[in-house]
Amino acid sequence: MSIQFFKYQGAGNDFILIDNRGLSFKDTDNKIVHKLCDRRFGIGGDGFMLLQNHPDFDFEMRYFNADGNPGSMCGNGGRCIVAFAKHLGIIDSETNFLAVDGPHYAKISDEGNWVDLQMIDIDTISKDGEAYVLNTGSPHYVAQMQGLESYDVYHNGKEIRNNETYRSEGINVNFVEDQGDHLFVRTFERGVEDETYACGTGVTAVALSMAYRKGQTGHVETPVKVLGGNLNIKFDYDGSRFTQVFLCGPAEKVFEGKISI
Ligand SMILES: N[C@H](CCC[C@H](N)C(=O)O)C(=O)O
Repeated sequence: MSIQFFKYQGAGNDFILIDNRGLSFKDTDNKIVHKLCDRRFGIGGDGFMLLQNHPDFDFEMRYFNADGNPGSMCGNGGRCIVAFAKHLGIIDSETNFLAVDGPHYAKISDEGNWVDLQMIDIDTISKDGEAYVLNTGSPHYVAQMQGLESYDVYHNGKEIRNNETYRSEGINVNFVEDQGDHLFVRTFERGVEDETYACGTGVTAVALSMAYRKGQTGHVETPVKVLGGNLNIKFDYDGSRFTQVFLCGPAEKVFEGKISI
């Protein structure tokens, strides 16, 4: 069987997208997803998404990590699927869609390549030593450091992700360096089991953790630089709860094609 696919990227976090409104793609075989995401034997991608119809929403986002297993929420994937929905003519400038962590509101630029995606509200941040641990739709570990440019994110991230605390469920490991007018973030992603060029729920977790650490309340905007570009996180913080959390950034179609599965 041959399927039509679309390849998108958001700040270098790249995804395979399938219009599955006709339910032609049966996702029971995770090996197929894993192979499609392989950069040598498939199309290549950090994740794989099915856009499906839903009776109460514009569409439903079903996300899989590159290892073929269903993932938790993917922020950059969410922004890319909104751009895809606009490309397909399902939405115009705003949308309400359903993802694994619940409903999401998003707005998209007229050109269709810049998406502001609302993330879930957060009221729980815990600590693991000096690091912050929180769930922004996906679980994240946030460690502050200096010298991130030359840091070994792969080996250190992998070690934390596989330590006794996190081994079974896994966690996404973010390293952050404050560079003055912006934060610089690098992430080791669970499910990809490698460093990616950007992680949307990750930079969101980082921005919230830094505000929590500083007790920075009110409306906060945090520009973040990642390996694949720039993202902006906006939210309101009243000292106990983060609301109106928006992950803002680029989402672009790279190519499309057909592949036999
Ligand atoms: N790249 C994603 C995170 C994918 C989530 C996945 N790695 C997991 O923990 O299941 C993002 O932009 O938020």
